[in-house]
Amino acid sequence: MNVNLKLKQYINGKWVDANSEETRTIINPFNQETIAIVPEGDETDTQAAIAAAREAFDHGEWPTTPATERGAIVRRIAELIERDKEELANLESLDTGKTVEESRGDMDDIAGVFRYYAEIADKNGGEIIDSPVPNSISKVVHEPVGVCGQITPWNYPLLQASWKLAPALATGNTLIIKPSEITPLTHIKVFELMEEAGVPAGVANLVLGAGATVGAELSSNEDVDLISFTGGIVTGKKIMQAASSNVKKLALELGGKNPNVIFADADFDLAVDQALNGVFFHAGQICSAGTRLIVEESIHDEFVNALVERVKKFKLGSGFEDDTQMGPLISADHLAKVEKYVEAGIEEGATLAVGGKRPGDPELQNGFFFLPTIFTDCTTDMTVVQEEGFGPIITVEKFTKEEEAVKLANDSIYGLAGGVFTNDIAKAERCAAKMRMGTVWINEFNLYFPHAPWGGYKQSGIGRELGKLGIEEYTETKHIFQNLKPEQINWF
Ligand SMILES: NC(=O)c1ccc[n+]([C@@H]2O[C@H](COP(=O)([O-])OP(=O)(O)OC[C@H]3O[C@@H](n4cnc5c(N)ncnc54)[C@H](O)[C@@H]3O)[C@@H](O)[C@H]2O)c1
Ligand SMILES: C[N+](C)(C)CC=O
Repeated sequence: MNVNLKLKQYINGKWVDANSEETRTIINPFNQETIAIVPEGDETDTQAAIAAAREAFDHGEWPTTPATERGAIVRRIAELIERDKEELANLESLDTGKTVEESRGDMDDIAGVFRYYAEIADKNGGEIIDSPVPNSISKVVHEPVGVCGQITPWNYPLLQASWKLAPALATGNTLIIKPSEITPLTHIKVFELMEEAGVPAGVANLVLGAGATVGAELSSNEDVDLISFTGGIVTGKKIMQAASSNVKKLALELGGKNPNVIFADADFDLAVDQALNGVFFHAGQICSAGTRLIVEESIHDEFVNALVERVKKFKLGSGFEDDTQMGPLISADHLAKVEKYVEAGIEEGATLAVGGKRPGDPELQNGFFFLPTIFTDCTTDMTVVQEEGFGPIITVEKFTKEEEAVKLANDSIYGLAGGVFTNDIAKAERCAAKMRMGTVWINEFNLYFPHAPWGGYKQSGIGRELGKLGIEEYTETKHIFQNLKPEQINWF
């Protein structure tokens, strides 16, 4: 497939190479072939983009453009994404290795996010509140935060970007976004579409490059008012420190090691199916993957056997083949990390029920493939139970009592998402109430949509994306009090 893109950065309304003229080669994780060569920006490109966004915010018209007009541009972006859905989906699959079917689903979700924020852009006008002072008006208004730095990961490149771009634009902010250096293609394409939709020069800027240069500059630069980051916990902590330079507003969407509790009274086939879906999409490279199965002892063996039988039949391959169910991991480095993680599980005494290595299939040897893997006999003290593996790996623990299941589910530094499968609705609600996570699914796993807030408890993050809360991240709240009958106080 030809990549027919500008392959440049977008700064102050212009498509530009890196100041250093350095480039980076982007490869296809399925076969390691070169798919694109893009500019490798650095701190100087980032500073130019920040200056453009600062000028557009401080002296441009975007922040005071009527919200209905901003909403219309955001809606137009959604329409253009729908028009170019197939091209976008192909680019995403080429860059990440995920199946085109998954990427098409992502593009539908992304258009939906732009539409959602287009619709609520003009419904955040503020309110008049009761004042304790006679003859006064007390009003609360919402204003854009300012210049926003946005940093995204490689696993859902454009989807995670849409959760940041759409609310930031709808509320009148200006921005600089930095995709993961290994998956920039759909970010470039969406900037072509944003230009076509009429986003003014300087309002939205795209800088390509590494975390240690572009990302670090965005996080520490004092002309940036807000930093919104999606990625790993280690990077999140660095960004939090860097953002203290000027006490930036901070939104962090970090990792998860997400429990999925299966009670014996659950619909067995549904729970098996959803447990697999909850983990193995995009080869398990999902922040909210339900990689930590917690299964009631009385059905444990039957449940594990059913999972193993299904897993053995998975078809691994190119995301562009219709019958492929699981593509490769993102990179050689990530594959090596996943292998080490599995080695740690074996060393710590978990039992390998299936997988645990690279596939032998000769056709997959040029890609970063890893077999779907299930560990049983797992305990909470194991690395594979506590740490995020970000690969196609399930760990299984057993429980006998409801309280024990909840205790296990909460035994984690993370708190992103979790699930409960049972036909006893009262029990499901009791568990959901006690589970310390930003999302709890009942008889469902890994479902997200624009109206529902997304984010983590504990070390899974700070703040929320999506829903009405997603727009609040991008607004400052101001109280304006007017005394209609002012009087002297005569105290001094
Ligand atoms: N909570 C969520 O909604 C969510 C969604 C998707 C992914 N994630 C998490 O993302 C992680 C996987 O993504 P990843 O490997 O790309 O994460 P990562 O933390 O390695 O990188 C994420 C982004 O941060 C940049 N970065 C790296 N070092 C930086 C620094 N010092 N300063 C500023 N930016 C820097 C990277 O270049 C990239 O753009 C997983 O932990 C996953 O759980 C979370
Ligand atoms: C938030 N989500 C599930 C779309 C992607 C997580 O990696």
